[in-house]
Amino acid sequence: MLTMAWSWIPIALVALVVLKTLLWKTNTKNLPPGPRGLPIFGNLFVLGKRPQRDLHRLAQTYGSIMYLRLGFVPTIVVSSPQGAELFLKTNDLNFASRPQLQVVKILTYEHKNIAFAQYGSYWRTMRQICNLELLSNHKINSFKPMRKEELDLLIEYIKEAARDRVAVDLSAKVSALSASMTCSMIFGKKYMDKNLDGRGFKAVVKEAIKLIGAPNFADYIPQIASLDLQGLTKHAKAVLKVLDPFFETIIDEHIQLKDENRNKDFVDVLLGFMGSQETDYRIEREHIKAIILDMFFAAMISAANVVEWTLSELIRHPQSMKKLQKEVEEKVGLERMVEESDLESLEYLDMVFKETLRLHPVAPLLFRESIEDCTVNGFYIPKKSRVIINVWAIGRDPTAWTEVEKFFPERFIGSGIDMYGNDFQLLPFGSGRRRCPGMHLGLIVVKSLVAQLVHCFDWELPNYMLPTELDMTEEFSLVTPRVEPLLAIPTYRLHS
Ligand code: HEM
Repeated sequence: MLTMAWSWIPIALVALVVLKTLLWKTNTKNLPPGPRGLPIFGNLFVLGKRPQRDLHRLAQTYGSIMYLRLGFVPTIVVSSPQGAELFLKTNDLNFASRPQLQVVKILTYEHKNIAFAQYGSYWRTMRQICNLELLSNHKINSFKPMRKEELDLLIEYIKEAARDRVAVDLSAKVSALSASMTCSMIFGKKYMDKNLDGRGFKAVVKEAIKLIGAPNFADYIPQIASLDLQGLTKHAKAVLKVLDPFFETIIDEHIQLKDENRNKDFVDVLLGFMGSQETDYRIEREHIKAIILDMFFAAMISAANVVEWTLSELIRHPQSMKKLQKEVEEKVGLERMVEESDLESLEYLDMVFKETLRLHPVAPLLFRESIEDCTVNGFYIPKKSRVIINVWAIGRDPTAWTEVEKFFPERFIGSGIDMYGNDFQLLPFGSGRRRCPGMHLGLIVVKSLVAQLVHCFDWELPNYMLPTELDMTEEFSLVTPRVEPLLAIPTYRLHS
């Protein structure tokens, strides 16, 4: 049976080439410049292990608005601040949708989440609910005692490691803290790694994110999607089999406790919408699971990623570390720990984050999809084109930055550049309608964590490794974590 299916592939592919080549000719007018592609596959093979770097290299030849054909999908790659502004601000509405990917479809119960939902009333309503019930200033403040409790636990753990002079796996510890805070915020209580199939949150979420980021032939040549040649669909179904029972348990527990006299958490609020009917959708259990998954993934992965890279850069650059410690010492002293209310006065800390996110954006590539045919900068952009904003390349654009590879937080002194999507040379949270809604929460978490870790401890690398020897290789998936975990030996530096 399987052999028969395979024998049809060459015939089907030849037919497709002929058909698509004919159709293609009508659409090639005035497209942005780009490399010639192979029949059927187009430019799919230009994407290697680190697509942000491959696309950056190609843009040096073809320009900052470049056209690629990935399989049969017209794709526009944007690699400059000016280009990003045209797509994310001037024409934001037309590029406010997301491409629908096979693996995402499985993991998100057919795109019922926010991050990959198509632009429309479902996306708008769900985003509003999350903004109001999880991400508003009022809600963020209400989680403050929980964040402090979690941070105190981490500091106590590291103090013990400092007493014993042992290295701490900062990558693992920061991920665990992030998972713990995220569970408490979203599900109303902590869950342990064993609740997720024994493998734990970090491993499962990392696996899912890697699957989403992997270039999938099925997304570019939909005619062969059902063959699942790379096995990604099968793999995604296996990951969902681990996540789904976890979300089911959480929903069941909330339903059972519904009538009890307790504060409502985010899941309770979502359950309150179950059964509500709109013109084009009705909120069911799967919608709730997809939203929980979205918030859980976004909050857990991004915060851990930012902290990991910030600490890595600070450890690699002892002068910046000393300068930051001095700033915190001047504002807070050595008698107490940093409070969230101190964060606003820490200007150098802000610059350290901007510089880390310029070099290591959590999402190196932003994905959008055009809703209608349109013209941008004189180029014809067909409807349903995939748009990739190469944030990683923009952070290295020599027309926007000097000494692009250098970690130099001082470059932001007096620059007025913000990181909230208003300045297109720095887009760590994206921009426009699909900009990150968790930005303020994310920044509070990462800033207080880093401020605390550098204020309470000095850090040195294990095995007499020099700061310059720290391996900074990044892995590519939807986000870009470090390949090697960050290990460092702490020395406690506060007086109390
Ligand atoms: C420092 C931490 C964070 C960083 C760097 C970050 C970064 C990003 C980026 C780059 C995007 C894509 C924006 C675009 O396409 O223009 C995004 C989207 C999103 N983020 Fe975050 N994020 C962070 C924290 C959070 C948190 C804490 C949450 C929620 C609890 C969250 C929820 C979301 C959601 C739901 C989207 C999809 C928005 C949409 O498509 O409408 N993020 N984030």
